[in-house]
Amino acid sequence: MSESLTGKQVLVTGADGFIGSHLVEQLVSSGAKVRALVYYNSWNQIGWLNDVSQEVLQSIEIIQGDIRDAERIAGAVKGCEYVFHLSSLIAIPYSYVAARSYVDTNVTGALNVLQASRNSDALTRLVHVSTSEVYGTAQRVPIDEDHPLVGQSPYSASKIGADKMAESFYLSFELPVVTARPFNTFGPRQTARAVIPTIASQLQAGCTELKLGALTPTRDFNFATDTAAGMISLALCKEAEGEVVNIGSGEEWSIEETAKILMEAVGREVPIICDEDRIRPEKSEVNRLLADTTKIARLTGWKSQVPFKEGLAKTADWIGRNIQHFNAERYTI
Ligand SMILES: Cc1cn([C@H]2C[C@H](O)[C@@H](COP(=O)(O)OP(=O)(O)O[C@H]3O[C@H](CO)[C@@H](O)[C@H](O)[C@H]3O)O2)c(=O)[nH]c1=O
Repeated sequence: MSESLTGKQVLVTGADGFIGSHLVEQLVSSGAKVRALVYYNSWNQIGWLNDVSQEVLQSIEIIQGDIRDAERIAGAVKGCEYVFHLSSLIAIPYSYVAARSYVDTNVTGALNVLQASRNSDALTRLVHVSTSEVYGTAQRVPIDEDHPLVGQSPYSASKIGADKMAESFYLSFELPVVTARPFNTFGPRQTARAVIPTIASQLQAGCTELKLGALTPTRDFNFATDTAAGMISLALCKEAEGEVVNIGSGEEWSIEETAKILMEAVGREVPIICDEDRIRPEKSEVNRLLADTTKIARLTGWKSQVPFKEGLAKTADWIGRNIQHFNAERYTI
């Protein structure tokens, strides 16, 4: 009989974040008993969990803690059969000015989860969440899991470190860990710092010109509910233990094309002007990302369901209805 999450005790770290909140919703509807680890400093204490339904919110156990706090993490992992580790510092520009905090949160944080999982008798499987950013600019496309890893930013380097730590716990201790490597996830609840909310929030706020950094880089954009479903499919897959597995749409769109589609979705066409503050150092900018998703399809049968244009329209609509979270939140680093 295939595995299921019904009645299973599950921990999600980073549950108050963008992808974490979507994952929590799906885990609750699959019948799992969800423990949500939230960072104590986020919006109204529980971050984007404020946006899930009351029914979901009432059914989960919320605990606060810092991923850098080994003792707290050991307590959170205790008794959990499945652990999803999402908690990370994720902004690339901020990693240029605060590299050490990325090591503390992303490498030490992952180590705390791995160590606690190793010490747990209850664990069936740990999903350690990586990022496509670790590949750097594509040296060949589509990018499969054997593509070289290049740390083009301290953020990327910290995630490579965390992924290697996860690999070592599998090789050294046979910890049942799978590394999920999502490409660029987008959708409701994504922070204003990322490119799609940056574009959509300006358009929805009535801008007369759209300020953007680079226009030519391409990304493999995957809708948040699809990314969350991909992570769950890996959690339920014994054959994925010890593996790194991409989660992406297998489609490639430039930033300029993305802006044009969003203009259509919002019904406003405005000129694009260059925002110098958002241009990254040349060698740090990842110019091309496109996922090879053969492995996840083979292992779990998962594939992306939400077409890009449909996902963009849903995201623009959600940002329009939640514009209060975006106006004040303009990042310049
Ligand atoms: C915010 C912003 C971004 N950009 C460009 C820079 C990049 O070429 C591209 C995408 O930028 P971002 O949305 O920040 O995404 P990216 O650099 O790919 O990194 C994201 O995607 C990664 C997954 O690959 C995650 O691990 C990172 O945490 C996340 O930040 O858009 C602009 O041109 N203007 C902007 O205002």
